Amino acid sequence: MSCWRTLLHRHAHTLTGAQSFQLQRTDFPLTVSRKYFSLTVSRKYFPLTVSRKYFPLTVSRKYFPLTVCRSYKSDTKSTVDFPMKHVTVTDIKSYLRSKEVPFHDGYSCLQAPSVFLEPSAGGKDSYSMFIDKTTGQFLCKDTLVEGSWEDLQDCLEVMEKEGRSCLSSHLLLGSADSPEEQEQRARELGEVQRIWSGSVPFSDLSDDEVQLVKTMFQVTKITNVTFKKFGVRLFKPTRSLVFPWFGGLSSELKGVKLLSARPGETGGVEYTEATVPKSASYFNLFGLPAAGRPDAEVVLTGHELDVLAVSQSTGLTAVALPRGDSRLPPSLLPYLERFKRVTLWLGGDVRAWEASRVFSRKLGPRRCRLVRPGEDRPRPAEALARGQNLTRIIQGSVPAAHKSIVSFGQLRADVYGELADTEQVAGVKWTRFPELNRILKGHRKGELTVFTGPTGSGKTTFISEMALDLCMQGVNTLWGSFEINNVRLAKIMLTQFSMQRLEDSLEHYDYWADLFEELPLHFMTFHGQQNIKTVLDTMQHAVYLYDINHVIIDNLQFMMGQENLSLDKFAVQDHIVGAFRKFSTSSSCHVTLIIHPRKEEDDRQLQTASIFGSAKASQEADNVLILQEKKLVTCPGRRSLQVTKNRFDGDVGEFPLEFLKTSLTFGPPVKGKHTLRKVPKPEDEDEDNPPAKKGKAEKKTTKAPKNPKTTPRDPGGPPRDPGGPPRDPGGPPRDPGGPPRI
Ligand SMILES: Nc1ncnc2c1ncn2[C@@H]1O[C@H](COP(=O)(O)OP(=O)(O)OP(=O)(O)O)[C@@H](O)[C@H]1O
Repeated sequence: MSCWRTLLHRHAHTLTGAQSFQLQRTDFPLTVSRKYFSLTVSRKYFPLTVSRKYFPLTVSRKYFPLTVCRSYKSDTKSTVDFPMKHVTVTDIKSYLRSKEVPFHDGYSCLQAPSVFLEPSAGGKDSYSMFIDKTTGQFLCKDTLVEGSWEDLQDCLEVMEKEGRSCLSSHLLLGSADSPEEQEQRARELGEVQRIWSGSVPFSDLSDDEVQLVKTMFQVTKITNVTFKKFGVRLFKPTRSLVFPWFGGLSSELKGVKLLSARPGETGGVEYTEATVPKSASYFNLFGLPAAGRPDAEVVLTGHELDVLAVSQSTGLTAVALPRGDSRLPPSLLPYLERFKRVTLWLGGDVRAWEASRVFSRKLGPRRCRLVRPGEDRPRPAEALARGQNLTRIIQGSVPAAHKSIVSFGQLRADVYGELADTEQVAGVKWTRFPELNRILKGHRKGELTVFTGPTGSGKTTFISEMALDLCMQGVNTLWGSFEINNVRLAKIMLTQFSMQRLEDSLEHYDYWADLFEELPLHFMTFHGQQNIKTVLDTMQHAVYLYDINHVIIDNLQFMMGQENLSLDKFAVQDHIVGAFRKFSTSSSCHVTLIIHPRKEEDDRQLQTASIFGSAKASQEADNVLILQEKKLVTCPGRRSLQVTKNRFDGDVGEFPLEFLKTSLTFGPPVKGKHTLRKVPKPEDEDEDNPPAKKGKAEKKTTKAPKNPKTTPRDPGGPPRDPGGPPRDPGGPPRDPGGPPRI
């Protein structure tokens, strides 16, 4: 915003009075595209192209009140920037009322008549414009025009001012894509066509081939009729199943998902999938075209094969989320609005269960039911393979809506789930830091981790790798880096991801950047001092849009300057820590908060009490991590990571870290014995923390850590040998072992 204002003001100074007057009256053509504003102010004095990111519409409307000529893109994924102004459903409703726009209150959207259709289209079904209740983002299902809440407000104002009953989507300006983006899109569409036309419908395969494919994918109970009903094909060159994405106004082929299978390490089958276009632009609700219009009930699954299983064995409408249990993009909500009942059966594990609880909040919990995972309730395709009754499992689903008061009877199954699957309840395991798994057991949603260490000791660098590790396993991550800018941070992360000095092998840059781009990673665009409310609003927004599971704040001191200066510093910090605590619990999102230590004497080790501020930070935190810098004469600058608080199971401990400068990564020391020291609970520990397990706490262990399992979601980033030598920085790119190459 400030960027645009500065720009405008700077140029306003150079304009004559008359020109400034024109600026005020907005008598100049303004072309607004999704990415750029091209602005030409009278007599070619002032041609400008401004990135829309820095020029939010809320500001533009101030300067150009009513003559905005706006372009929207039809039928494309919307890229929503973080809100400059928080909008609530009450704001949206009262605005619509003020413009006399009728609307229905739906589950997650408001439904109103489309501003892009003549009202004579009439009837109840003409309420084809869906306005997201949380963001105000709109979609007209008849024209597939979509845009932000500010876009819609501008449309309504133009209509009111010019007395129009609707706006024509044909008047919209051309696509805002750059030539490179258009080229990329054309390439992708060509690729989609090539795969689709090169793949074979099941009816054209021989019986032997069908049997072989079904055995390979372990879907022997799914009939050829079901495969045909959903248009599934086989792409022989990669032995992949092809699931089509039909969409758009004429239900054209928009993309494909390819699924490959190979035998898993522990029996069963491991799937890898790839989409064209890339997953960031792949928004297929597979199974939706097969749904009959009057259907009032849908089963929401995490996989295309689950759709086949549910549909075949229950006859119910089933759809699959494009990214399984990791995301429910809000842009898909309008397509689910018509279902009065949604049963979420996203998988058979704790992760799927947690996701279904989070997604049900977006879908409107009152209409949602959840299939609780368990031994006898695996994911649908597996249940079918085992010969289970899927209808009965769906009937046994539990309501998603919360009750304020519950009895143990209602909690009983939840408690059993926690006891039965301790590994998953303990959270996502690090692949690069097995020692951390031993102490913390994993990374869990809804927790608050406080991280500290001496100035310049490598806090940002370490947390960057720790978060990257999780992100590579599908943990949707949001970075709030107030100290170093996002380009520098991304450079550190990319170096850690590729595990080599990319400066020395720039020819591999695109290879690694392409893989890195696939990670579910987002950055807040703040830099320098920030207001805590703005930061929290942004985090909340990101949780809704991108299903963020992990937020990293580097660091808390950057929020202190903006707060009430009449209060003392400790009180301000306590308030901020409390706000992050509340956020992490209520949003089921892990927050890692970097806090500088107090000034300590140089040769003293830090401890929990060294965290700047009062004891509130360590009391509120579930985990306290300290990056220790041992200033010993024998090994100067040696780092170690100490866990001084672990609310999950009380284990605390410390392990050494060796810094590899070429890859900016941390690992166990290459030489010497690598020991994990479990230390007794520090004296300054708070009472909330259960005591460290006795006996265990004193034990020293040199046992090699178990190789942590990677999940199928692992995008195939370079697995790292924790004890191995650093990679040859000049070597060729490693095969990431990701999705099948087509
Ligand atoms: N263990 C280490 N040994 C030597 N250099 C390191 C180590 N860890 C990080 N560095 C380097 O030190 C510099 C500072 O690291 P970083 O910014 O991560 O520290 P920080 O603790 O976050 O700093 P600050 O206290 O200013 O926030 C970087 O150039 C980084 O590459």
